[in-house]
Amino acid sequence: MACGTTQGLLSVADALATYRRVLAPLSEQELPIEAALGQVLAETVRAAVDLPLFDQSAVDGYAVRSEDLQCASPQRPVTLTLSGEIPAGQSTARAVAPGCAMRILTGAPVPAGADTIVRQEWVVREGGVVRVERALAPVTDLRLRGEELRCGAVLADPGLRLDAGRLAALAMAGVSQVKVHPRARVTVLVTGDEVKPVGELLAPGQIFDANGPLVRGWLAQRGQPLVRCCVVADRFENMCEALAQALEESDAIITTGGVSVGDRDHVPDAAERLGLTRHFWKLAQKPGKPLWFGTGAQAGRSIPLIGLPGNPAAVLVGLAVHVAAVIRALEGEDAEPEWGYAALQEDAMPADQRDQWLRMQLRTDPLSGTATLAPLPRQASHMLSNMMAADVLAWVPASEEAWRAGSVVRWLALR
Ligand SMILES: Nc1nc2c(c(=O)[nH]1)N[C@H]1C(S)=C(S)[C@@H](COP(=O)(O)OP(=O)(O)OC[C@H]3O[C@@H](n4cnc5c(N)ncnc54)[C@H](O)[C@@H]3O)O[C@H]1N2
Ligand code: MOO
Repeated sequence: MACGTTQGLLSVADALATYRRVLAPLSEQELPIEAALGQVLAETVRAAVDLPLFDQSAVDGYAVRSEDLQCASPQRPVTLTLSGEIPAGQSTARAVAPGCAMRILTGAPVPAGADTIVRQEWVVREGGVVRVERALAPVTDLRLRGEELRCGAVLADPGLRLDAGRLAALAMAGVSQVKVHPRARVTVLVTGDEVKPVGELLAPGQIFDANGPLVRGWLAQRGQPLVRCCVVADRFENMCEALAQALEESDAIITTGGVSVGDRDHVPDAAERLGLTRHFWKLAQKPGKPLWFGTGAQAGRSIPLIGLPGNPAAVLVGLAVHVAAVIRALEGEDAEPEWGYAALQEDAMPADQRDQWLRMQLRTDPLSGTATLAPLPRQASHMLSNMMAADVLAWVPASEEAWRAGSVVRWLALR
């Protein structure tokens, strides 16, 4: 991982550390578990019950006393008298007496007296009796109370994002409410007088807006609440006005374009005018060098502004690497980026001292399981057409040992 500065530019690793250092999680709230889907736990969660809740049958069969079957064999089957039936969801106060069996279905509580279950495939039933031709150890096909979890056992730690499987695990353990950090509500400000929505007629010099669909789509794919997404004219006053409103309404602000050194690049100056604290501007990465990051104080909260460079590939990197990290910090998620690792198939020499983010194809050899990264053409910052073929965004550090073919580098999934 690159560290420190390259020609006055901050490293990607230091940018990621900055987000963790300066951002605090949004205040927690208590919610019913299903309303907490996609949110991050703000507390340690413990099982509210034993799991399983009671001794229960793992199969459809018969609840019996194993001692009754000690001598059972195909030559000397044991005949037991049927003395009841227990479907799942019901229980019986009656016990299984010696020489008796009770019909039991999967998940039903094991009646007193019985210590094992004989599955129905191993039994011949004739009217009111069952014939068993094999001996069974105690606790065969039986799920014991508390064998998975004891009431009070730690189920999850703070910082865990809840998905469907985790919600189900909470529900099974009797947990109905959890404290979570809310999702961050994001405002997106797209700059660029030259951009027009696709489908409209273009005047000479104009282009179709790619960053609007890119940022809105990326946020929507993650289920991120969007406060608003607006196009802001390339005028200082307009940017100040839009930022002031965004600071009042949002937990995080993303801008695209207008962060470089051009006459109409107003984001850094507008942020300064509104009193935001700048944490860095310009990173040793390509694409996305002039990325601007700062925070504004608003009613006791600290609102991050991530100023992404306007080139669409720089916006892609900004979202996948930087905005994702900012959102993780705001939402209290205790997780690293979801890095994968694979070897470069070809040299990926950088043009300068900046680390590169390259859109690549990930190929896995089905026999060896070895993953390699195959390069794609059209990698420049203003190009996105190779997204049709790209699987991952590979982080290729600028050092020679890292960009040579065969080097193992990190990647983030693009889909
Ligand atoms: N003299 C210098 N010029 C530039 C430098 C530099 O160091 N010195 N850095 C270059 C790098 S690297 C980048 S990245 C860009 C970033 O500039 P901005 O963030 O100010 O972005 P813009 O100038 O507004 O736009 C850049 C580029 O992207 C196109 N664009 C903008 N918005 C959209 C959109 N919504 N959809 C599609 N395309 C968009 C815009 O037309 C420009 O072509 O600065 C370099 N310049
Ligand atoms: O930092 Mo820029 O995105 O290389 O053109």
